Amino acid sequence: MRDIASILPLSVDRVSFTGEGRKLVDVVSFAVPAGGLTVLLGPNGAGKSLTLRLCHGLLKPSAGEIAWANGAAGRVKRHAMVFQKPIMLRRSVEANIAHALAAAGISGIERRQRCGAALDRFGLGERAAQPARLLSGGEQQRLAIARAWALRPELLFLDEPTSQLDPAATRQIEELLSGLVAEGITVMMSTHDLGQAKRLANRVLFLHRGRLVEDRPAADFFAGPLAPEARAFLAGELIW
Ligand SMILES: Nc1ncnc2c1ncn2[C@@H]1O[C@H](COP(=O)(O)OP(=O)(O)OP(=O)(O)O)[C@@H](O)[C@H]1O
Repeated sequence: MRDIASILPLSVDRVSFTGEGRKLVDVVSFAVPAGGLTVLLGPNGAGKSLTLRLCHGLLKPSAGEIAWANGAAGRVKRHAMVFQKPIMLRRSVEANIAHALAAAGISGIERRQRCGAALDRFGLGERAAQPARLLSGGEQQRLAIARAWALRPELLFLDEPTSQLDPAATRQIEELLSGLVAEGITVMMSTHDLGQAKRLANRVLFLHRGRLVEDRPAADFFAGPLAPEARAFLAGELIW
């Protein structure tokens, strides 16, 4: 049976994460409604990756609550995550996608169809049989996104997806992400690349030392951030 109730909005309610005796995420609250692209922005060590990992369920909050609209009642997880450095299995491009689908319990004809659709959609058809680890960095990230897309997520998390890529590969990935949003997939990504945030975001969550200091529509944020830390960051001043 298909799980039809939407998982969105995602609600993050007074979430903290403590590590090595420090509050690395400090009483953070926000909601992610369906649609659009939210950028988590902030300097190194602000807690962007941790926040994404907490939302995706890879880490457990030390305090507070992360809740999905359907109570995460479905059998199939409908959020996926793509990492800064894509994790490629020592298998072919196609087998990397097939493996993710198998791990999500999708088998038989449906798995083959979804694999084929992902290879086509992301321009990887000609590479299907090649070892994934021999792809370029940009192609590996494209495969990582294709693999996540094949799982049909409602919400896709990406942690600094282009920080290891050159400008041409970055542009390709940004186009793909805009395409996913146009398709109706909700995207939440971290970046410390201001240009990228300006190009892609509808909304900005600005983090500083584990605290969410600003949560605003991107146009308003870039026109004039309210928080002094965000103003300093946009002005290119060193903050930590
Ligand atoms: N699992 C963990 N346990 C303890 N400390 C951690 C853990 N993961 C990250 N940290 C620390 O938490 C802080 C925030 O890390 P995080 O990776 O979330 O920052 P970030 O905003 O994504 O920065 P960057 O842009 O450098 O990736 C850092 O000081 C980091 O060393």
